[in-house]
Amino acid sequence: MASIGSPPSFIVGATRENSVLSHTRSRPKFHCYSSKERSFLGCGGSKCGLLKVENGDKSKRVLAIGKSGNDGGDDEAEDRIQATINKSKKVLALQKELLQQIAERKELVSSIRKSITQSEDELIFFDGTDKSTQDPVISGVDIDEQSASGIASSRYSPSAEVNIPVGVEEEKVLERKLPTEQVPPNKNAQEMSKAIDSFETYRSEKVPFYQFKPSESYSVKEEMAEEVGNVSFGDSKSEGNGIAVEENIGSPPLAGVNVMNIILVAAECTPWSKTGGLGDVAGALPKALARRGHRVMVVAPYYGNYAEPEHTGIRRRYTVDGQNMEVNYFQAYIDGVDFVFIDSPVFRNIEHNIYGGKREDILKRMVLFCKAAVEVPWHVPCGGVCYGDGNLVFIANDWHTALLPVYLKAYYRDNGLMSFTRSVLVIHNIAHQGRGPVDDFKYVDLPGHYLDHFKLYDPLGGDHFNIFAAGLKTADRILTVSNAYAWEIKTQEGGWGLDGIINDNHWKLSGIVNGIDTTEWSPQVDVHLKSDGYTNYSLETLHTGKARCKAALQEELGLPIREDVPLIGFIGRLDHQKGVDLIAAAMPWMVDQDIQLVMLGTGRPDLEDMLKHFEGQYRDKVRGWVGFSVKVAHRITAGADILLMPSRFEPCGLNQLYAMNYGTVPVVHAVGGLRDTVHPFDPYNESGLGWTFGRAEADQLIHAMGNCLLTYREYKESWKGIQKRGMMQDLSWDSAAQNYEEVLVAAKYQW
Ligand SMILES: Nc1ncnc2c1ncn2[C@@H]1O[C@H](COP(=O)(O)OP(=O)(O)O[C@H]2O[C@H](CO)[C@@H](O)[C@H](O)[C@H]2O)[C@@H](O)[C@H]1O
Repeated sequence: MASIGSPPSFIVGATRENSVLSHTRSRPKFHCYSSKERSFLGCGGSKCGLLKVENGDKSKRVLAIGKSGNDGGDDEAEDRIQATINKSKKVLALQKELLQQIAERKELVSSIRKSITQSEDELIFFDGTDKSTQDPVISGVDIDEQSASGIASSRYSPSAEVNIPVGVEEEKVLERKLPTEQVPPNKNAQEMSKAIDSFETYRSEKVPFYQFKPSESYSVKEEMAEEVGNVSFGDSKSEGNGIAVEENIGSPPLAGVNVMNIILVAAECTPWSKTGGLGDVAGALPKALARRGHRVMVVAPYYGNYAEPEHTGIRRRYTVDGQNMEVNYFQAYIDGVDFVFIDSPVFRNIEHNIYGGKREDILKRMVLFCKAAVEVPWHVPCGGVCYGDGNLVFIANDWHTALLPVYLKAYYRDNGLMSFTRSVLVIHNIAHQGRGPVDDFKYVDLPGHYLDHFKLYDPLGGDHFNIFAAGLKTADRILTVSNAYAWEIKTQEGGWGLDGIINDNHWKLSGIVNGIDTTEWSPQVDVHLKSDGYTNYSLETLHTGKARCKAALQEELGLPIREDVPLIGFIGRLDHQKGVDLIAAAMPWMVDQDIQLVMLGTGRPDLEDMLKHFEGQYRDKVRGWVGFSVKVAHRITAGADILLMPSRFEPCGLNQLYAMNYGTVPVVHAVGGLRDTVHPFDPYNESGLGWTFGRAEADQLIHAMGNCLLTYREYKESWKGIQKRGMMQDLSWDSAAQNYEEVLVAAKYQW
C-alpha cells in the first residue's frame, strides 16, 4: 500500500528503547499496516489511521492515529485515541508484570546459586581438614606429600592419609547452623573465592549450570505476544518479531530446591567400560540427573588409557589386606557430569574381564575401589572445587560397590563424620552377591561387630559372607530397576537368599524402570548405522530405513537377502538368566519356519559352543556371533524385525527398550522389567507393544513366537501399529531421573 504523504498529527508508539508513549526521534518513513496487522491491533477498515513507522533500517512500530483519510469525524477519532490509550495502558501493565517476573526469577536463580556456593564453601571450610596446608582444591599439591594420620578413634582407617579428628564434625554441625555473618573468617577465604570463581567459569564454559527450559521461559512471552502484538520489552537483545527473549535468564533447575551433589559409583561405565546393562546405566543416568540441575559425578575404575580424563594430580594410599596400595585420580567433565576414574595397577587392562579372577582378588579390588570412592568428595577437585560431604548422596550399584554404604557408615557416620551424606544402593541383579566363606571378612577391614551385617545363612552352604547383604542393611535407601523386580526380590524364588533382608528393609525399597540413552540408542542418530549399507531412520522413514538396515545386516552376516523373511535377533550374556537354553529347546521348531535368526553373546563356554553349533547346522538360517560387539548389537537392533528375550529373570532389561525405540518388536518372558515394559499386543483393540509368555518354557516361547510370526506375515497394518507405538514412547532417562531424585531426597532427609 502506498505511504501516506502527510505526517500524522499525533503519534502514540512503543519503541524498544523508550517508553510506550513516545515521539519518534528522527524523521520517520511511514507505512500503513497491512489488513492482517490491523485486525490484530483491533481496527477494521483500510482507511484507519494506524501507521507503521520505519526509522532507518530498524523497523519501529508505532500506533499512529492520524486524520488522513478519516471520514468518521472527531468523535470516531477520539474513540480510537481512547482505545489506543487503553491498549497502551494494558501493555504497560503487562510489561511491568513481566519485568517483575524477570526480577523474581533472577533473584531465585541467584539465591540458589548463592546457597550452592555457600554450601560448597561450608563443606570445604568445615570438613575438618586444615585447607591451608592440605586441600588439593586450593594448593593442587599431591596429598602424598602431606602429613596425615588415621581416624583418631579407629584402627579401621580407610586411607592412610585421612586426617579428620573425631569431634571436628560436631563442630562443623554447630558452625553450619550459624548465620553466614557469624561464621568465623577463614584464612583461606580469598583462595576459596578464587577456587569458586574458577569453578563457575568452568561450569559456564562447558554447560550452563541451570539448564534453559524453553517451554517455561517462553510461556509468559507468548502470552504477552498474543496480548500486545509487536511490542518489545526491557533490555532485550532480540529484534526479530519484537518479542523480547531475555537472554540472561535461565530457568531454575528442574530439581528446584532439591538440587544436591550426587556421586554414582559403579564398576563399569560406558563408553569406557561395559560388560552389560550396568555400564549403560552408569553412563546415562548421571547425565539425566545433571540435566535436572544436580551436581553429578561418576566414579569408576580406570581400566585402560582413556583419552578424555586427565590426571588430577591427586594420589592417595589405602590399605587392603595389609598392603599399602596407591591410587591416582583421573577426571573428565562431559555433558554436565564429572567422570572420575580411580587408577591402580589392580584395575589396569581388565576391562574385558572386570569381574574375573580369583574370588579374593576380585574382593580386594572392590575393597580398594570402595575405600577410594567414598573419599572422592573430599579429595578430588572438579572444576577447582571438591564436592564435599554435605548435601551429598552416593548411588552404589550392585554387590561390587555395596561396600561403599558400609564404609560410609563404619568409617565415618559411626564416628560422627559425613553426617549429611547418604547412600542409595541400586540392585541391577541380585543373583550376584559377592559371596564367600565367613573368613573373607578379614579382607574388608571393618570393626568386628560389622561381621553380623555380612553373615548370612544359606541352606546349601550354611553361614557365609555376603557383601550385598551388608550393603542392603547399611544403605539409606534401596532401589531396583523395575517395579516388578522390586516385588520379585521379596519372594524366595526371586530373592536368591536375600529376600529376608529385603523384606526386613522393604520400607526403604522402590523400583524405577531404567531409561535409555537416546543419543546412543536412537535410529535417527545411531553412529553404527552410517556405513556398510545401513542407514539412520525415524518413525517417518521406518519402512524404507529399517528395510535397508535389514538388508545390510543380512549381507554382513552372509544370510540370504530377503525382505519378506522375519529376522529374529537375540543379544545378551550367554547364561542361565537370559534363557538361551530355551531358544535352544525351541530351535527345531524355529528352523522349521521360514525365518532367520541371529544371536550375539558371550558367556558360558557350553552356550557359546551351542551358538556356533547352531550356525554350523543351519547355515542358511542361523548366525551365532560369539563375542562382545557394541556395533553389532546396534546393527542387530536396527536390522531385526523381532527381538527375542526369554530371560528366566530380568531386573529391567535394556535390549527390549532399545528394540522398541528402533521399531523392532520384542517377544519376551513376562518377568521383572520385561513385564513392566512390554505390554502384550491386543488384536481386538490394536494396542500393545509385543508378545509375552508367562512361564520360562520352550513351548510357551513357541506359542508366543507363533502368534508374532502370524501377525508379521498376515496382519501388516497391526504390525506397523506395534512398531509405531514402540517408537513413539518416551523411553529416555529424563522421567526415570526425576523418580531417582525422589528417592535421593527421601534418603537425604532420613536420620
Ligand atoms: N555380546 C554383546 N555384545 C555387545 N553388547 C552386548 C552383548 N551382550 C550384551 N550386550 C549389551 O549389554 C547390555 C545388556 O543389558 P541388559 O539390560 O540385558 O543387562 P544385564 O543383564 O547385563 O544387566 C543387569 O542390569 C541392567 C541395568 O540395570 C538391567 O537392565 C538388567 O535386567 C540386569 O540383568 C545391552 O546394552 C546389550 O546390548
